[in-house]
Amino acid sequence: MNERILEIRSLRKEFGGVVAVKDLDLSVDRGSITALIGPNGAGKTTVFHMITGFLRPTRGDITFDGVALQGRPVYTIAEMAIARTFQNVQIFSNMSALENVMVGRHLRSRSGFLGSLLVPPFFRREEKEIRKAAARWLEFVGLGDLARLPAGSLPLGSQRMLEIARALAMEPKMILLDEPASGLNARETVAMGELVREIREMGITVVLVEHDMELVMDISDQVNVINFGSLIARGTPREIQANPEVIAAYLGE
Ligand SMILES: Nc1ncnc2c1ncn2[C@@H]1O[C@H](COP(=O)(O)OP(=O)(O)OP(=O)(O)O)[C@@H](O)[C@H]1O
Repeated sequence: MNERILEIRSLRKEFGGVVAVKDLDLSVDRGSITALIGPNGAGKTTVFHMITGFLRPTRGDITFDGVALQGRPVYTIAEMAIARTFQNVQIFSNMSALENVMVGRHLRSRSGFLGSLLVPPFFRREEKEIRKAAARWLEFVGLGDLARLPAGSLPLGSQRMLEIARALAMEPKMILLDEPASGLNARETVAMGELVREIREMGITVVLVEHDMELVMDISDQVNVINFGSLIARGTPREIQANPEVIAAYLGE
Protein backbone atom coordinates (compact mmCIF):
# COMPACT_ATOMS: atom_id res chain seq x y z
CA MET A 1 0.00 0.00 0.00
CA ASN A 2 1.23 3.45 -0.93
CA GLU A 3 1.96 5.50 2.16
CA ARG A 4 0.86 8.63 0.27
CA ILE A 5 -2.90 8.45 -0.07
CA LEU A 6 -3.12 11.65 -2.12
CA GLU A 7 -0.63 13.04 -4.65
CA ILE A 8 -1.23 16.31 -6.45
CA ARG A 9 1.13 17.32 -9.25
CA SER A 10 1.31 20.66 -11.11
CA LEU A 11 -2.34 21.39 -10.34
CA ARG A 12 -3.61 24.59 -11.88
CA LYS A 13 -6.95 26.40 -11.91
CA GLU A 14 -7.60 29.58 -13.81
CA PHE A 15 -10.85 31.55 -13.60
CA GLY A 16 -10.66 33.87 -16.61
CA GLY A 17 -7.55 35.90 -15.89
CA VAL A 18 -7.28 34.84 -12.23
CA VAL A 19 -4.87 32.02 -11.45
CA ALA A 20 -6.42 30.63 -8.27
CA VAL A 21 -4.15 27.56 -8.04
CA LYS A 22 -0.74 27.81 -9.64
CA ASP A 23 1.04 24.56 -10.49
CA LEU A 24 0.61 23.19 -7.00
CA ASP A 25 2.38 20.05 -5.76
CA LEU A 26 0.95 18.51 -2.62
CA SER A 27 1.00 15.11 -0.99
CA VAL A 28 -0.90 13.67 1.95
CA ASP A 29 0.36 10.77 4.07
CA ARG A 30 -2.09 7.97 4.69
CA GLY A 31 -3.58 8.15 8.17
CA SER A 32 -2.37 11.69 8.83
CA ILE A 33 -4.03 14.94 9.75
CA THR A 34 -2.73 17.28 7.05
CA ALA A 35 -3.53 20.99 7.13
CA LEU A 36 -3.69 23.50 4.27
CA ILE A 37 -3.23 27.03 5.53
CA GLY A 38 -2.69 30.38 3.87
CA PRO A 39 -4.17 33.87 3.53
CA ASN A 40 -7.72 34.49 2.29
CA GLY A 41 -7.97 33.82 -1.43
CA ALA A 42 -4.80 31.68 -1.49
CA GLY A 43 -6.68 28.91 -3.32
CA LYS A 44 -7.31 26.38 -0.55
CA THR A 45 -11.02 25.84 -1.15
CA THR A 46 -10.42 25.67 -4.90
CA VAL A 47 -8.02 22.76 -4.24
CA PHE A 48 -10.76 20.96 -2.27
CA HIS A 49 -13.23 21.58 -5.10
CA MET A 50 -10.83 20.02 -7.61
CA ILE A 51 -10.10 16.96 -5.45
CA THR A 52 -13.81 16.28 -5.04
CA GLY A 53 -14.71 16.95 -8.67
CA PHE A 54 -16.79 20.10 -8.04
CA LEU A 55 -14.32 21.97 -10.24
CA ARG A 56 -12.31 20.68 -13.18
CA PRO A 57 -8.60 21.59 -13.07
CA THR A 58 -7.20 23.70 -15.90
CA ARG A 59 -4.41 21.13 -15.83
CA GLY A 60 -2.47 18.86 -13.48
CA ASP A 61 -2.85 15.47 -11.85
CA ILE A 62 -4.64 14.32 -8.73
CA THR A 63 -4.01 10.72 -7.69
CA PHE A 64 -5.95 9.17 -4.82
CA ASP A 65 -5.01 5.73 -3.58
CA GLY A 66 -3.24 5.09 -6.89
CA VAL A 67 -6.16 6.17 -9.08
CA ALA A 68 -6.29 9.35 -11.22
CA LEU A 69 -9.19 11.56 -10.10
CA GLN A 70 -9.08 14.52 -12.48
CA GLY A 71 -12.04 14.64 -14.83
CA ARG A 72 -14.17 12.22 -12.82
CA PRO A 73 -17.66 13.33 -11.81
CA VAL A 74 -18.48 14.18 -8.19
CA TYR A 75 -20.48 11.03 -7.47
CA THR A 76 -17.75 8.63 -8.58
CA ILE A 77 -15.27 10.46 -6.38
CA ALA A 78 -17.66 10.12 -3.43
CA GLU A 79 -17.88 6.39 -4.23
CA MET A 80 -14.10 6.25 -4.15
CA ALA A 81 -14.31 7.10 -0.45
CA ILE A 82 -13.52 10.78 -0.30
CA ALA A 83 -15.99 12.74 1.83
CA ARG A 84 -16.05 16.43 2.61
CA THR A 85 -17.62 19.22 4.60
CA PHE A 86 -18.16 22.80 3.51
CA GLN A 87 -17.02 26.23 4.69
CA ASN A 88 -20.69 27.21 4.91
CA VAL A 89 -22.35 24.20 6.50
CA GLN A 90 -24.51 22.33 3.97
CA ILE A 91 -27.21 20.36 5.70
CA PHE A 92 -30.90 19.76 5.06
CA SER A 93 -32.37 22.17 7.63
CA ASN A 94 -35.89 20.74 7.69
CA MET A 95 -34.79 17.14 8.03
CA SER A 96 -33.88 15.72 11.43
CA ALA A 97 -30.25 15.36 12.46
CA LEU A 98 -30.60 11.58 12.06
CA GLU A 99 -32.07 11.85 8.56
CA ASN A 100 -29.20 14.10 7.53
CA VAL A 101 -26.71 11.40 8.49
CA MET A 102 -28.83 8.74 6.77
CA VAL A 103 -28.38 10.64 3.50
CA GLY A 104 -24.61 10.12 3.77
CA ARG A 105 -25.14 6.46 4.56
CA HIS A 106 -27.46 5.97 1.59
CA LEU A 107 -24.65 7.01 -0.74
CA ARG A 108 -22.88 3.85 0.42
CA SER A 109 -25.89 1.52 0.30
CA ARG A 110 -26.99 -0.85 -2.45
CA SER A 111 -30.27 0.92 -3.04
CA GLY A 112 -28.65 4.38 -3.09
CA PHE A 113 -30.37 7.61 -2.15
CA LEU A 114 -33.01 7.43 -4.91
CA GLY A 115 -33.79 3.85 -3.95
CA SER A 116 -34.32 5.00 -0.39
CA LEU A 117 -36.97 7.46 -1.56
CA LEU A 118 -38.88 4.73 -3.37
CA VAL A 119 -38.52 2.27 -0.45
CA PRO A 120 -39.49 -1.06 -2.04
CA PRO A 121 -40.04 -3.75 0.63
CA PHE A 122 -36.79 -5.63 0.04
CA PHE A 123 -34.85 -2.48 0.93
CA ARG A 124 -36.64 -1.95 4.25
CA ARG A 125 -34.15 -4.09 6.13
CA GLU A 126 -31.30 -2.11 4.65
CA GLU A 127 -33.17 1.04 5.67
CA LYS A 128 -33.22 -0.15 9.27
CA GLU A 129 -29.50 -0.87 9.20
CA ILE A 130 -28.83 2.55 7.73
CA ARG A 131 -30.86 4.16 10.52
CA LYS A 132 -28.86 2.25 13.13
CA ALA A 133 -25.52 3.14 11.57
CA ALA A 134 -26.54 6.80 11.29
CA ALA A 135 -27.48 6.81 14.97
CA ARG A 136 -24.05 5.41 15.83
CA TRP A 137 -22.32 8.17 13.85
CA LEU A 138 -24.41 10.79 15.62
CA GLU A 139 -23.33 9.30 18.95
CA PHE A 140 -19.73 9.32 17.77
CA VAL A 141 -19.78 13.08 17.14
CA GLY A 142 -21.63 13.71 20.41
CA LEU A 143 -25.08 14.47 19.00
CA GLY A 144 -26.85 11.27 20.05
CA ASP A 145 -29.41 13.14 22.15
CA LEU A 146 -30.33 15.54 19.34
CA ALA A 147 -31.14 12.93 16.68
CA ARG A 148 -34.80 13.89 16.28
CA LEU A 149 -34.37 17.66 16.17
CA PRO A 150 -34.55 19.51 12.86
CA ALA A 151 -30.96 20.06 11.75
CA GLY A 152 -31.65 23.76 11.15
CA SER A 153 -32.54 24.27 14.83
CA LEU A 154 -29.11 23.16 16.06
CA PRO A 155 -26.41 25.67 17.01
CA LEU A 156 -23.62 26.13 14.44
CA GLY A 157 -21.15 24.01 16.41
CA SER A 158 -23.56 21.07 16.36
CA GLN A 159 -24.34 21.62 12.68
CA ARG A 160 -20.63 21.35 11.89
CA MET A 161 -20.45 18.10 13.90
CA LEU A 162 -23.55 16.86 12.08
CA GLU A 163 -21.99 17.54 8.70
CA ILE A 164 -18.96 15.52 9.79
CA ALA A 165 -21.21 12.66 10.97
CA ARG A 166 -22.85 12.62 7.54
CA ALA A 167 -19.44 12.55 5.83
CA LEU A 168 -18.27 9.70 8.10
CA ALA A 169 -21.42 7.72 7.30
CA MET A 170 -20.08 7.46 3.76
CA GLU A 171 -17.25 5.36 5.23
CA PRO A 172 -14.53 7.45 3.64
CA LYS A 173 -10.82 6.67 3.52
CA MET A 174 -10.17 10.40 3.46
CA ILE A 175 -12.24 13.32 4.71
CA LEU A 176 -11.75 16.95 3.66
CA LEU A 177 -12.79 19.50 6.27
CA ASP A 178 -13.18 23.09 5.06
CA GLU A 179 -12.79 25.44 8.05
CA PRO A 180 -14.43 23.15 10.61
CA ALA A 181 -13.79 25.59 13.47
CA SER A 182 -15.11 28.67 11.69
CA GLY A 183 -17.73 30.40 13.85
CA LEU A 184 -17.17 28.06 16.80
CA ASN A 185 -16.49 29.27 20.35
CA ALA A 186 -13.39 28.18 22.29
CA ARG A 187 -15.08 25.18 23.91
CA GLU A 188 -16.56 23.97 20.63
CA THR A 189 -13.19 24.41 18.91
CA VAL A 190 -11.51 22.16 21.48
CA ALA A 191 -14.24 19.54 20.95
CA MET A 192 -13.73 19.81 17.18
CA GLY A 193 -9.99 19.20 17.61
CA GLU A 194 -10.69 16.11 19.72
CA LEU A 195 -13.15 14.81 17.14
CA VAL A 196 -10.65 15.27 14.30
CA ARG A 197 -8.07 13.30 16.29
CA GLU A 198 -10.58 10.51 16.88
CA ILE A 199 -11.27 10.38 13.15
CA ARG A 200 -7.55 9.88 12.52
CA GLU A 201 -7.46 7.16 15.21
CA MET A 202 -10.07 5.29 13.14
CA GLY A 203 -7.55 5.21 10.29
CA ILE A 204 -9.25 7.88 8.20
CA THR A 205 -6.94 10.45 6.61
CA VAL A 206 -7.98 14.03 7.39
CA VAL A 207 -7.20 17.06 5.22
CA LEU A 208 -8.08 20.30 6.86
CA VAL A 209 -8.37 23.89 5.67
CA GLU A 210 -8.45 26.08 8.76
CA HIS A 211 -7.65 29.62 9.88
CA ASP A 212 -7.55 28.86 13.63
CA MET A 213 -3.78 28.49 13.97
CA GLU A 214 -3.91 27.20 17.53
CA LEU A 215 -6.10 24.32 16.40
CA VAL A 216 -4.02 23.64 13.27
CA MET A 217 -0.74 23.56 15.18
CA ASP A 218 -2.27 21.46 17.94
CA ILE A 219 -3.71 18.62 15.86
CA SER A 220 -1.84 18.48 12.53
CA ASP A 221 0.90 16.01 11.60
CA GLN A 222 1.84 18.02 8.50
CA VAL A 223 1.09 21.61 7.56
CA ASN A 224 1.16 22.91 3.98
CA VAL A 225 1.25 26.66 3.47
CA ILE A 226 -0.27 28.03 0.28
CA ASN A 227 0.16 31.59 -0.93
CA PHE A 228 -1.11 32.91 -4.26
CA GLY A 229 -2.01 29.37 -5.34
CA SER A 230 1.48 27.90 -4.75
CA LEU A 231 2.97 25.82 -1.97
CA ILE A 232 5.48 27.95 -0.05
CA ALA A 233 6.23 25.53 2.79
CA ARG A 234 5.54 22.07 4.11
CA GLY A 235 6.50 20.65 7.48
CA THR A 236 5.50 19.75 10.99
CA PRO A 237 3.69 22.45 12.99
CA ARG A 238 6.98 23.21 14.77
CA GLU A 239 8.88 23.63 11.48
CA ILE A 240 6.15 25.79 9.99
CA GLN A 241 5.98 28.09 12.99
CA ALA A 242 9.73 28.69 12.72
CA ASN A 243 9.78 29.24 8.93
CA PRO A 244 10.66 32.90 8.13
CA GLU A 245 8.88 32.85 4.74
CA VAL A 246 5.67 31.61 6.33
CA ILE A 247 5.87 34.15 9.11
CA ALA A 248 6.30 36.93 6.54
CA ALA A 249 3.50 35.73 4.26
CA TYR A 250 0.93 34.58 6.75
CA LEU A 251 1.60 34.06 10.41
CA GLY A 252 2.86 37.59 11.01
CA GLU A 253 5.62 38.70 13.30
N1 LIG B 1 -15.78 30.46 -9.21
C1 LIG B 1 -14.83 31.39 -9.21
N2 LIG B 1 -14.75 32.32 -10.18
C2 LIG B 1 -13.79 33.25 -10.20
N3 LIG B 1 -12.82 33.35 -9.26
C3 LIG B 1 -12.84 32.46 -8.26
C4 LIG B 1 -13.85 31.44 -8.17
N4 LIG B 1 -13.60 30.68 -7.05
C5 LIG B 1 -12.52 31.22 -6.48
N5 LIG B 1 -12.06 32.28 -7.19
C6 LIG B 1 -10.86 33.10 -6.89
O1 LIG B 1 -9.78 32.20 -6.71
C7 LIG B 1 -8.95 32.62 -5.65
C8 LIG B 1 -8.82 31.51 -4.62
O2 LIG B 1 -10.04 31.36 -3.90
P1 LIG B 1 -10.28 30.25 -2.78
O3 LIG B 1 -11.69 30.39 -2.33
O4 LIG B 1 -9.82 28.95 -3.26
O5 LIG B 1 -9.30 30.75 -1.65
P2 LIG B 1 -9.16 30.24 -0.15
O6 LIG B 1 -7.71 30.06 0.08
O7 LIG B 1 -10.04 29.08 0.08
O8 LIG B 1 -9.69 31.51 0.64
P3 LIG B 1 -10.46 31.62 2.06
O9 LIG B 1 -9.44 31.29 3.10
O10 LIG B 1 -10.88 33.06 2.10
O11 LIG B 1 -11.61 30.67 2.01
C9 LIG B 1 -9.54 33.92 -5.13
O12 LIG B 1 -8.88 34.99 -5.75
C10 LIG B 1 -10.98 33.83 -5.56
O13 LIG B 1 -11.53 35.11 -5.73
